[in-house]
Amino acid sequence: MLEVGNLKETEQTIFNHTGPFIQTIDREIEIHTRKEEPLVVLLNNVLSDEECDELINHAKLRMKRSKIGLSHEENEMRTSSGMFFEESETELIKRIENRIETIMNIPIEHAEPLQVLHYEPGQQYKPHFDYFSNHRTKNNRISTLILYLNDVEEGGETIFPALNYSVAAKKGNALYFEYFYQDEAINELTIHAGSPVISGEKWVATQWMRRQRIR
Ligand SMILES: O=C(O)CCC(=O)C(=O)O
Ligand SMILES: [Fe+2]
Repeated sequence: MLEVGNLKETEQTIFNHTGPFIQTIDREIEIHTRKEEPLVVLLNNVLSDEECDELINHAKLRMKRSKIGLSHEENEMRTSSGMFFEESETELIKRIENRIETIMNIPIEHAEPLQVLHYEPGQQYKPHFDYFSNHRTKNNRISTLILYLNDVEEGGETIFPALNYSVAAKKGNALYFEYFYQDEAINELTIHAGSPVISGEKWVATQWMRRQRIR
């Protein structure tokens, strides 16, 4: 909220969808719930079951222990394993990139490589911000889309402790949030975590967008 005189104005968002659906070239995506400032949107029907399975199967062959942030060191912050797809690597990745562009309302040239994470029981991603807090970072991240690739038996919710909000991982759903607000206090409310998987396993694909193009 920006205060202009006595008026409280809502800040401009990147996400530009208003109705209950987002029509992409090949799929109608449903907006399940949305919270404002910071904008956090839960989307249904982003990926088909077959697309989720194909992403998992491609990723499985190339998993490594996850690395965090700029330091690229293994760390207890994130205990899952992960991999990155190459830009437009396959027909499936191109199709998903296309959908992501529409959902996130940002050209794909701003997109980092799509990352896949795999969590086994006990594994988690502790509370963090997706943007780099180092102020020298010029081309920072501005928004995130987490695609859930399977149903988790128990645990593994994405939680926002400052918003008292929790989202269960459900196959084909996705969670969008952005942190490009002028008011830094709003950005800080996007602190989130992947809570520990209790039983079953968890697969997600994460898309981070940058302020400027990186491709
Ligand atoms: O696994 C999750 O639910 C969260 C993943 C996440 O925060 C990230 O990839 O940045
Ligand atoms: Fe994150």
